[in-house]
Amino acid sequence: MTFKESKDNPLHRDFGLWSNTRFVLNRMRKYCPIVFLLAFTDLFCASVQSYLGGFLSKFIMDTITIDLPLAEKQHRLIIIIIIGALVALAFSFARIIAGSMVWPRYIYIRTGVIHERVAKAMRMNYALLEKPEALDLHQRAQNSTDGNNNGFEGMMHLMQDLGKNLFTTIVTFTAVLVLDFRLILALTVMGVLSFLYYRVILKKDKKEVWDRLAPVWRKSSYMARVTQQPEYAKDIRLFSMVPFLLKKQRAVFETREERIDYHQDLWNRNMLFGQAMNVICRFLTYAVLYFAVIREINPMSIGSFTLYLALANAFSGALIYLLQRFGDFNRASMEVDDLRSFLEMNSESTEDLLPLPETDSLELQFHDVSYRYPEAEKDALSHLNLTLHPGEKLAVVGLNGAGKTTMIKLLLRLYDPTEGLITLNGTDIRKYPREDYYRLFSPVFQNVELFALPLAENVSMLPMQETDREKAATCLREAGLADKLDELPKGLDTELLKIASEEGVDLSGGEKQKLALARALYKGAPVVVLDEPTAALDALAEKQLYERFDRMIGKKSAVYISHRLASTRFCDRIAMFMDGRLEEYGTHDELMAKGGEYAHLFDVQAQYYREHPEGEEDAE
Ligand SMILES: Nc1ncnc2c1ncn2[C@@H]1O[C@H](COP(=O)(O)OP(=O)(O)OP(=O)(O)O)[C@@H](O)[C@H]1O
Repeated sequence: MTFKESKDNPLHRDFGLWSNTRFVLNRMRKYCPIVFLLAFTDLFCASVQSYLGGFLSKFIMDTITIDLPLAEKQHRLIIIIIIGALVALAFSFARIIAGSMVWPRYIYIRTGVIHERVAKAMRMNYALLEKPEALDLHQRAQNSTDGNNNGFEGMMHLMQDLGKNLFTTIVTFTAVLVLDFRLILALTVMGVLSFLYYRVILKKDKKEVWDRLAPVWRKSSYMARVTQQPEYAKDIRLFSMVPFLLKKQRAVFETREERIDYHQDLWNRNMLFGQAMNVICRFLTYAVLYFAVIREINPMSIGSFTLYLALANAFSGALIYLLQRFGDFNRASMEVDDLRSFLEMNSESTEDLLPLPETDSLELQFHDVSYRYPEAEKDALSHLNLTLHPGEKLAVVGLNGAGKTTMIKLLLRLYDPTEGLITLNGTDIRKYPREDYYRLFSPVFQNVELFALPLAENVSMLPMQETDREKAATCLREAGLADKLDELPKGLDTELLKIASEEGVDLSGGEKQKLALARALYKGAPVVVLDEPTAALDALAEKQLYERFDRMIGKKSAVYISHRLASTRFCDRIAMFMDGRLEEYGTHDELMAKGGEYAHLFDVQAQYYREHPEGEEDAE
């Protein structure tokens, strides 16, 4: 399949109408195949209904004008009306049943696609989360799956609508053709003109309104988060940020309003054009019928006149509607392009990937690795050569912004190097499936996020049925949360946060970090990565934790980032980073003997702790 790149977002791809139609049909078959039968029933009944009235009027008119005794006429009329009413009722009934069943099923199908989108969002390459184009694409994909009448679900409704109108158009076309082919030609030209204008408006609307609104939606959902989430609430109050944030929000809304006004303006123009075309079509129809009857070119009964009038109107209406719905279908397809671009964004090939080595003896090596953040002017990490030997404890130290976290993210494969490569037992880590590679690590990050789930699930990160409760409790105790666990009445079943449950419990900063350590212990992966796991712990808790953790991880490899150099002394090797470069590397004693930056930093901190024996702050 070939893809054209859209000019405004390099990650956007055009898949084309036919490919998107197949995509939607495929999902319909996958998630709810019965929908085809229901949609066809609805389509067939609706289309028959649309010209049933015309035939009924013809029979009634013919009966009224026919030369028959009054009683016979009345008798015939009653029969026609009863049969007509019964047929209309039967079709309406079938349509209501099928229609009411088809709607919710379209929503179920869309829900299936939303699951796909959410799964993609959670699996997408981490580095993309920092790219505005990727976030915009995600927003557009979200828009494409969030409404009943647009994007993915819109295409399903429109397929049904198109089928219905195609049927009506063909039937009425044949009938009007018998009357006068020039009328068909004129009505078709009018219909096509309306459609072409409609298409121009649709394209403008998509590009200049909805695509431009994607970043605005993103900003407004960010503003909603900032103004509603408790973690921002303290700063907002204590820094008196309300007027400032309201102003920001106003600015976001203003852009939205301005685009919505433009959208309205476009559709007003289209409506005017459509109305003008409609008037012309009606005029032409009456003119043709008038000449046919008056000039006796095509002598006909009043009944046939009524029928032709109804059919000609039904034809021009159905044709214009058909073409416009086709335009809508095109537009919905463009929105499905957004969805599919997101679903297929940066999909990694799973071909030629290798299974992970079946050993716990893992050697990870950086070979001349550099990393530069997108749009940054210099490397955050530059030409790094470093080895983490099996079972080794490596401390990574350095001042703020030295590149420590960047190095960890590269090691964890959250980012891929801009230059150089990282190997696992000699093989490029990109040769392993990403999700398998992630299983090698038990990470603890600086910022710990709690999930609105029971405590046990917050430790195992698995559903309760798959959680080893005893192991979860042991890990919590080992991580220093024994007292907390004992004081919670529901113990491991305690819901965290107040989002899912009113009884939900929040944890202090230090407790969160301990919980993160419990998670790492539970996962028990062969490499432990601690990115400043103790920043929120008091000095005593930190000392105990390191001792315990060191004992518990046993022969596993570990990388510790810490600003408190005393706590990294127990590591086998220390890597000191400065300004994105590995400046010093060796054991604690070697680096102290060298008398370089590390020794200097260590002395400064040691002096601080001597002067502030109770101190719990870093010397930096
Ligand atoms: N997502 C990002 N986008 C752009 N630049 C970034 C990003 N994250 C970090 N940087 C920059 O990269 C450099 C290294 O940052 P990094 O977070 O690796 O430092 P660090 O040593 O872990 O710092 P700290 O001790 O403060 O946590 C810094 O100059 C930082 O500003």
